[in-house]
Amino acid sequence: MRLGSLVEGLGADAGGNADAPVTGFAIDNRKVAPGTVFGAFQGLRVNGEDFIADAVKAGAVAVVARPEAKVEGAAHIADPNPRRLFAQMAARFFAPFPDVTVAVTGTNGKTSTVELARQIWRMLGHKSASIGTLGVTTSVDQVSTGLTTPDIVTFLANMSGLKREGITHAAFEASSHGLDQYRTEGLPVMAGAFTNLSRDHLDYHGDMDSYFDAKMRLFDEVVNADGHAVIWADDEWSGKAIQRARKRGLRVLSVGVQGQGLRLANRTPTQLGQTLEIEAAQELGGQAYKINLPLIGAYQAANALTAAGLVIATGGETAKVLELLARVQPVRGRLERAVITRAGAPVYVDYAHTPDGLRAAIEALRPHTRGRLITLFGAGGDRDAGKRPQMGKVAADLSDHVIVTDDNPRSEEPSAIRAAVMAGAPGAEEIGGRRPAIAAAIAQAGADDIVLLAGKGHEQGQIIGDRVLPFDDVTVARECAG
Ligand SMILES: CC(=O)N[C@H]1[C@@H](OP(=O)(O)OP(=O)(O)OC[C@H]2O[C@@H](n3ccc(=O)[nH]c3=O)[C@H](O)[C@@H]2O)O[C@H](CO)[C@@H](O)[C@@H]1O[C@H](C)C(=O)N[C@@H](C)C(=O)N[C@H](CCC(=O)O)C(=O)O
Ligand SMILES: Nc1ncnc2c1ncn2[C@@H]1O[C@H](COP(=O)(O)OP(=O)(O)OP(=O)(O)O)[C@@H](O)[C@H]1O
Ligand SMILES: N[C@H](CCC[C@H](N)C(=O)O)C(=O)O
Ligand SMILES: [Mg+2]
Repeated sequence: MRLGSLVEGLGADAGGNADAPVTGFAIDNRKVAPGTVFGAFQGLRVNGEDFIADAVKAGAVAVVARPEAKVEGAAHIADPNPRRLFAQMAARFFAPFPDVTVAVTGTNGKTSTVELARQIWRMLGHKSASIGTLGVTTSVDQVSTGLTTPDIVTFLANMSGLKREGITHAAFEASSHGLDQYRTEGLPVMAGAFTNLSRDHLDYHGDMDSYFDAKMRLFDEVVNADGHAVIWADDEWSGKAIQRARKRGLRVLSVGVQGQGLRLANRTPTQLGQTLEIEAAQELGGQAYKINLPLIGAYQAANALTAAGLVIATGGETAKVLELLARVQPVRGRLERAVITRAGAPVYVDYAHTPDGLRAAIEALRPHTRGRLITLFGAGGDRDAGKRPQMGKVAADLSDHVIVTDDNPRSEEPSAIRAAVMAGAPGAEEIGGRRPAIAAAIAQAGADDIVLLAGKGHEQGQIIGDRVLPFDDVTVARECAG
């Protein structure tokens, strides 16, 4: 492709280089090869503009950067918002993409929702994929990318690769960082979903309103103008999310107890799942359904309904889609039953790593607990510190016993993180080191008790300093119980 055709109509200018052939895109100068378009962005750690000269030396044909950046020896494609322009150009380069793509944002539930949407599409006979915290998942493969929302080049390259593999339907997670940094843009997005908003990542966003605004870029700019917004209706922020979607002119499908598209009329926990009574709006057929969802917990019902909403919004037939909810498979690391201890206590692994996530996970298990609910968790280092005591408080208020331990301390002192969590959970037991903590939790659980290991879910490592030590809650729980 030629540079000129990649910028045409985007309000940018290729200078005299319109005919130059483009061979690839990169946002890291170390990945530049001859013919690459380099995106030079101001980051939090370093300024990408400092690497422009190196990128040109490595063969960059053009540099997308702010007008004030200094570019010599390659075309300077200037824009005050270079990340956005870069995404639009890269999307032209990497097109085509799967025919149907949808995105999910929200503090909790993104991974679960994209994964459930992928499963429903598959059961409908589509070749489907999801991209997010679990990596790139298809029915035959799962490849990790390291971040929830990969960088824009990886993202578009993955989407394009999925299309080449014959994938027609893809759902991806749009994290607030990803939206703020334009990491998932440029391609057509038929529908966007909002799951909920609660405290997380305030180290990055500053306050809840800015955090919400970052997420709302999904409806303001990323979803196609004639697309749908699927909104979980029972969150404190749902009303505002609906307003934002309407303001853009998106078609809103709300789901939940207060949902107007799919109304959750009743929800009854059963031993292995829950029964959902769902009433579809007139425009979705107006029928009532009774579905046995094989997943426990109100939060999983919320994510399943949101996923169903996305599939329906993009053409799925309501009755068929809702009936398929009875056949979904558990999502890795989300209320996953790892083992039953010798004493007879089930041990669950869950990815709850925010105050609201912990509440959701504990509340999911409470109806299944005859004895005590023992909650073990920690808080991640180099992440929002304000959530630590709040997580402590939620766990202490809702559990019968709490063990505070470590969860990816990263560059921080583990004992200082634990102390911050303990400040919200007086009476909790503190055990440094996740393995001894898990062993202690399992040792003290009686026949009627339940153990919840929260925070790491599917993760395969404990990040200490800049080392990743192999660690898997499910495996460790089995070893400690064996
Ligand atoms: C805070 C944050 O989101 N940082 C991400 C972001 O960094 P940044 O734009 O601030 O970049 P920077 O490191 O300052 O560098 C600036 C620019 O210079 C470039 N560079 C840098 C060095 C060099 O030698 N050459 C070079 O060209 C970089 O590629 C970048 O474009 O862009 C980088 C490149 O894509 C990411 O690696 C980095 O993720 C860091 C590692 C990270 O930890 N991110 C986490 C917080 C994150 O994004 N998490 C969310 C999950 C949220 C959730 O769902 O809960 C996620 O979506 O995964
Ligand atoms: N709808 C929900 N409401 C409240 N809590 C939820 C909801 N969905 C998931 N959770 C909690 O959040 C945890 C993470 O879920 P999931 O991985 O689906 O979210 P995510 O938004 O992808 O998270 P991340 O920000 O890490 O990518 C779950 O293990 C559960 O404890
Ligand atoms: N996407 C989240 C995951 C947190 C998982 C938890 N185990 C931690 O390390 O804090 C984040 O990057 O903040
Ligand atoms: Mg996720």
